Amino acid sequence: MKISLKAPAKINLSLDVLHKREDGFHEVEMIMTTVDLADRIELTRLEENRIKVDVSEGFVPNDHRNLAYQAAKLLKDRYNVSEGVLIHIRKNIPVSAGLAGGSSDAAATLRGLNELWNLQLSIDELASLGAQIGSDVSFCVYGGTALATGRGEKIKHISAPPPCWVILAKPPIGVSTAEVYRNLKLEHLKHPNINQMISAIDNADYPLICSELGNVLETVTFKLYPQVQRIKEQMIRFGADGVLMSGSGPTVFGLVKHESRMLRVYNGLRGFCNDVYAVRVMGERYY
Ligand SMILES: C[C@@](CO)(OP(=O)(O)O)[C@H](O)COP(=O)(O)OP(=O)(O)OC[C@H]1O[C@@H](n2ccc(N)nc2=O)[C@H](O)[C@@H]1O
Ligand SMILES: Nc1ncnc2c1ncn2[C@@H]1O[C@H](COP(=O)(O)OP(=O)(O)O)[C@@H](O)[C@H]1O
Repeated sequence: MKISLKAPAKINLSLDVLHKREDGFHEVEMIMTTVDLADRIELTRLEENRIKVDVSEGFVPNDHRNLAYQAAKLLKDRYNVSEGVLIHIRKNIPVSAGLAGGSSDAAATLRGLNELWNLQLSIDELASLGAQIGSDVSFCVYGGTALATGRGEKIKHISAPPPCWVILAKPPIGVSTAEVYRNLKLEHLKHPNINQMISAIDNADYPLICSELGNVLETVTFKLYPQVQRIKEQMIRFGADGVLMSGSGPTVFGLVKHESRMLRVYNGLRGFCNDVYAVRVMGERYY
């Protein structure tokens, strides 16, 4: 038996950091939504009692460091599963990009193994197990559009944003999320208005969504990697309706309503950046 799943990327329409916690994590408030750029996960039963990972990208680890491996190990140990699995990951989402590719692979693995191993766990139970793997995994278990709080694992579903294009542009650098949080100066942040963003989404007010985009981590990543800020400036210059860095970066996304404008932004960006994608917002929950 083989199970195939889609593991979509996310973008952060708002990302605010409130304070640093005793446990070293930061208390956040984020609005996250899924887009239709996705890795493919294939889960196949193995006779041998082990977890084997096979990844299409050579530089992504295929051992215990892989987040999909960690998802399988967590379920296997907790529910005493005595059979093995081969996890094949076809990467389409750029790595270390602020798009939660690894977290989404882990989330899809949790969903898929729940079926393959007939564990009968609810989606909420899977999301809560996901939080043990990483802060973004819970959101990725559900997908859709949500307000994420705590260290990112407390999920409240909200409505999907109105349909639009999302141009993603990733400069050729990988960003360490831990390094970005470590370098964040909490004193002089310009906090995004999360409630305003939620009501803009609820009212399908596209211009307000575009004007309310905000991410406090931009201050850190732009300083560490000035080329990320330049990509943001280019995207604005080519006419995207709203532009923001996703997560800890370095991917910058631009929202665009009309196809002709989308093509202008997409083609313009390709002159500066190899990794450019034009995708759609996919903010409805799939589970
Ligand atoms: C910034 C965000 C925004 O969605 O995404 P990415 O840029 O990674 O996609 C997330 O907060 C990232 O989530 P995730 O990538 O799952 O982070 P984790 O593996 O849990 O943590 C990596 C490291 O980031 C720091 N960290 C993470 C989350 C948080 N709320 N506070 C933190 O300080 C910690 O140093 C932690 O060791
Ligand atoms: N399945 C996976 N896909 C991508 N990266 C993974 C995976 N498992 C572990 N990693 C590691 O996780 C780190 C961050 O990956 P990723 O999720 O792509 O970035 P981000 O958290 O910025 O969205 C990388 O260092 C990568 O080596």
